[in-house]
Amino acid sequence: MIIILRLFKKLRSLFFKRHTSDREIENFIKKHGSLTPKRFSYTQVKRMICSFREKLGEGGFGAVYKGKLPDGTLVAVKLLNASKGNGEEFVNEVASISRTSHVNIVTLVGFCFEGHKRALIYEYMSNGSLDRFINDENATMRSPRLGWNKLYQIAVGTARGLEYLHRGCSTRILHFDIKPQIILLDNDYCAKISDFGLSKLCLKRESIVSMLVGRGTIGYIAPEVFNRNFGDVSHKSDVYSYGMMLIEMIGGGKRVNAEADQSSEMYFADQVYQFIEEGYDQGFYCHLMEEDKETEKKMAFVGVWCIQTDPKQRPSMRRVIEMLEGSAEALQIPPKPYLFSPRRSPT
Ligand SMILES: Nc1ncnc2c1ncn2[C@@H]1O[C@H](COP(=O)(O)OP(=O)(O)OP(=O)(O)O)[C@@H](O)[C@H]1O
Repeated sequence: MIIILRLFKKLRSLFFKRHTSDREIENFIKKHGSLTPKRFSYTQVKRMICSFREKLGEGGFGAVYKGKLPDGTLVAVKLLNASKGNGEEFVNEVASISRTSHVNIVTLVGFCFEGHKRALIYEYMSNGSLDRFINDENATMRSPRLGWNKLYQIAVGTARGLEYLHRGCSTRILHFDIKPQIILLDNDYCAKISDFGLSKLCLKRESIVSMLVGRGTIGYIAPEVFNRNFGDVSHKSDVYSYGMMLIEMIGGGKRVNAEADQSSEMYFADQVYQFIEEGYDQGFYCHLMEEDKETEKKMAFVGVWCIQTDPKQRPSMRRVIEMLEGSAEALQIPPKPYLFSPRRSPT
């Protein structure tokens, strides 16, 4: 009897929690009225994705399907899994992206919120996400799979998108989950930052780590976020993740053994620092043309500056862009960072 009573209480509390959160979302949509993107019904969403015909991928919060709007525009539809999250990520995503308009930020075309049916509808990125192109065995000794020019453009584009989020748009937005999986590439390989579920509009900083750990792929968590030094958490935590991503972008194609798989970005960061100490005459790739060598060197130096343990030593995203666009000769040698990685072992 006691057990049944407890079960009843639990079910009742779950029921009310769910409804409160639904009401909160409805209130949010009403409050932000003109700012929120177009709202679609679930029937419209199903029609859009031709009843789940083409799956593009799967993240921690649900599957993504290719779809088409009635006017023929291609879209990617993320169907949020009802059992994951409590609506906070959904609200963050809609609230953050609707405040942005930038060539390096993915456009949220619309959303669906109908009881427990929730979906986010984005512009379609035909080249998928950056992670497909790094950690790639097809990279040659001379070049990563995408080639140096595209890789550099993606690095600069992502930096511009982040700088815009930090300084340029109406509300300062901290993303908190920069990693290759969320950098989407359009037809011309122009980088677009996506996935704003953990962004700063989620005001409860304490929940960031548990939300990160609960996701499908854990990104590069800055030490101050992981250690819950919330006094230090700022836009510099995005800079840390960006730096780790840069390092993995240049080193990713050169995975040399199974051991490196354990924590590849740490392995690459160590290697990069060794190259820097040796004067960077030789990096991950052999026989590079002078121009490509300069690109690799710049990305390496900037990457290591960004992953400095002390957030104050990391550059702002504006400075990152300046460093990437300037000459490699002008770059100062960064101090050796204490290498930290909860990525593969998020306990
Ligand atoms: N706008 C889009 N256009 C094309 N493909 C997309 C788009 N959005 C997502 N995808 C594809 O769907 C996959 C899953 O995306 P999703 O954002 O759900 O997960 P994730 O970022 O990999 O993981 P998580 O959300 O758990 O951090 C991506 O890796 C990408 O291949």
